Amino acid sequence: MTSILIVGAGAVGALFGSALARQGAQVSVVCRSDYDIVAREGYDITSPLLGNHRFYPHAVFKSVAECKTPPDYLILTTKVLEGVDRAALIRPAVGPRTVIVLIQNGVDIEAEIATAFPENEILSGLAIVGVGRSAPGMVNHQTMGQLNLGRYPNGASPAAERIAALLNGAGIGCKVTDNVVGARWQKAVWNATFNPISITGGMLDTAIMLGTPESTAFIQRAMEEVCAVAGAAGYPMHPKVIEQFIGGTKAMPPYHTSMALDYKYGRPMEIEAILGNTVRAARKHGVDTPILETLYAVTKMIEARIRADR
Ligand SMILES: NC(=O)C1=CN([C@@H]2O[C@H](COP(=O)(O)OP(=O)(O)OC[C@H]3O[C@@H](n4cnc5c(N)ncnc54)[C@H](OP(=O)(O)O)[C@@H]3O)[C@@H](O)[C@H]2O)C=CC1
Ligand SMILES: CC(C)(CO)C(=O)C(=O)O
Repeated sequence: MTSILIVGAGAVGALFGSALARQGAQVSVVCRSDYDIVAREGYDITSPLLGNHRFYPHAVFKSVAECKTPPDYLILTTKVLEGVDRAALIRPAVGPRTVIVLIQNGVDIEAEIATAFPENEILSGLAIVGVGRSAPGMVNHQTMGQLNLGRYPNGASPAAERIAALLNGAGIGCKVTDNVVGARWQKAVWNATFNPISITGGMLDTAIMLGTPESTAFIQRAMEEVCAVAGAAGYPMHPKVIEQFIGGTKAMPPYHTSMALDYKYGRPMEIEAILGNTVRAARKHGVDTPILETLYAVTKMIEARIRADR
């Protein structure tokens, strides 16, 4: 039986973990603030894809060190935050054959893990899903529900195919790519624009952000900058990617980005992983990104104000 340890089993981790468990994988979780309730009662999940159900992990750990047998797959689904050493967090449970799977937003977030675990296969995953925690142990899946997965830095991966088969079997569409870094840049075209913009005016949903021709043109120009950076980094974007993202987002019901939800609840935000890394890549490759630089400066000010208010 495939053993899976999910580290940071919040919204994304519990949802995907539950899907994997349904397909027969032995799924254990490491929780922090939700530990007591999850250990006692499992997760209460509402989902249009998986149905409303309880997910009882095989084991619930308070820390990674409590997991004494290295799993086949270690899936990391914490937020990617400044000052958090993700390699140190997962190290106690990584065995020589453990495949490390990152299901996290941002660009250039894999190198640190690949350097720390040179012998382990690293899979990088991009969740396209709208899911949140409505209370401790309660996971509310609202919309979408897909995963793009691939071997980092590139190439084919039977280990990715096995995870994809399990998720597809459970109804979560999972595509395996041999160019996951390119896929990450493509997702950044959406995340590095909508996510920071969604917190600049309080909390803005997608309908408001695309509500006027001016705001739509602004988002388009910001997306063009991300595409220019991706191209300079060696990952040219499809010419229609912006049109497709804007059209697809307009067609969706109004949506709050994961950063907007973190903002709302006063939680740390993934500004560095999503936007800071994009801006740093632009600087490295000599790409002028005035809109992204402005968004970066403004979101850092917002973050500083939230910290000061805490
Ligand atoms: N939610 C969504 O719809 C989407 C999310 N993503 C990405 O997926 C990733 C996960 O997001 P999401 O599931 O929403 O985040 P959540 O905040 O719901 O879950 C993260 C979990 O990690 C836990 N955690 C953090 N640090 C530690 C630690 N040191 N030890 C143990 N547990 C820890 C948190 O615990 P605690 O509660 O104590 O902080 C929390 O349970 C992010 O990169 C996000 O951007 C991508 C697409 C959509
Ligand atoms: C693209 C989207 C909306 C869902 O996957 C997301 O990544 C986010 O909210 O941060």
